[in-house]
Amino acid sequence: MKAVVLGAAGGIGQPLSLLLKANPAVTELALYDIVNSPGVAVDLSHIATPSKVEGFLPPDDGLKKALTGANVVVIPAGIPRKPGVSSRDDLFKINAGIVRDLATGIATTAPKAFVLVISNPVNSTVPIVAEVFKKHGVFDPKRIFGVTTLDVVRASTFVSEILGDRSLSPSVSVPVVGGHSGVTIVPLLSQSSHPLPASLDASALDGLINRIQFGGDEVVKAKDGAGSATLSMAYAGAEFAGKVIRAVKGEKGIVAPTFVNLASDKTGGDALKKELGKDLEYFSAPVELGVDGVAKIHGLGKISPAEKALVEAALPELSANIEKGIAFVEVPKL
Ligand SMILES: NC(=O)C1=CN([C@@H]2O[C@H](COP(=O)(O)OP(=O)(O)OC[C@H]3O[C@@H](n4cnc5c(N)ncnc54)[C@H](O)[C@@H]3O)[C@@H](O)[C@H]2O)C=CC1
Ligand SMILES: O=C([O-])CC(=O)C(=O)O
Repeated sequence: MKAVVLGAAGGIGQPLSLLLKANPAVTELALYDIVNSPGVAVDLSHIATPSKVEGFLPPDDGLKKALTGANVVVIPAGIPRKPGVSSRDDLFKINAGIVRDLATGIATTAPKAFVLVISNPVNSTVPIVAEVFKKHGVFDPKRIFGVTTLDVVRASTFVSEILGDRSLSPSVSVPVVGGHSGVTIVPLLSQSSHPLPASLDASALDGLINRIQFGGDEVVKAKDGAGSATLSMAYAGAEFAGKVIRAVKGEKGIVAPTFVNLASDKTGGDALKKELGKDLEYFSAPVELGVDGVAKIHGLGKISPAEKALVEAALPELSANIEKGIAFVEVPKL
């Protein structure tokens, strides 16, 4: 099981690489970045876990060498938000090109790898990866994932706080659907494994939803110029990568929300589009993972009228973000 981290020397990349090094299912770990990755790799290589670790830089075909034989590729490369950069969409200008170029490397060197995209704006960078794969004739909608796990992790934490017991947080499970930015993040709190207190009034419920949707802003503000969430993202990314790895190795019944392509009727994409009442190409929904990646995209299940309204409110921004990503790669028509 070879895992590759692209952007491995960054704020997310380093702790994520550490957590992947600590995962005994990973036998080989390749770290690629435009700076510092060999140092991070040598540092991690002293940890007494099974995987061999190597670091690569752009010269001498570093990207190709990192990706050769990859099973799982995680991408946290790109610039993060800071105060003044108000939305994740503002990162598009720089990150779209970075993700396109890295996706080209994957499509040509490791087209069968499972690709986990962390770089923002996720609602656009996932379509960019898919379009690059289409251009190279290697697109498989089951193998490309937008990592929205941090929203799920935040929902578990914030719900446990409302319940007054942080020790519950690892077992609190709340599906978060839609996309990964502001109003496109839709927590389905009515499906929480641990019901919210009946005494929670409407404004407290709105506050909880808002905190999950804008949790990223809380971190950007607190870091005060030093970037956005890195450690919680590394935790979330390693958790999702760990689930993909377990599923690929044959474990059944693993379900996790993730932002995926809805093109495949066989995996439930069409049914979800019908439920949404919109011909969206991507959506984050609870997905059952299997040996080939996406095994089944679940529907939204029973949701409250208020949640239905949140899903409706997410669709215009989500759709615009997706189109922007697709248009970035599309060959201009003559
Ligand atoms: N999906 C999610 O839930 C989350 C996504 N993010 C996103 O993750 C991305 C990374 O964030 P941080 O690690 O905090 O940023 P960072 O600036 O600390 O690290 C980014 C790394 O990417 C590297 N890089 C830049 N261009 C590259 C290229 N062409 N090839 C390989 N590596 C390259 C940089 O050298 C740097 O080491 C940002 O876009 C951020 O918005 C952040 C938090 C949560
Ligand atoms: O808020 C940001 O820019 C980083 C991010 O995606 C998150 O923390 O959810």
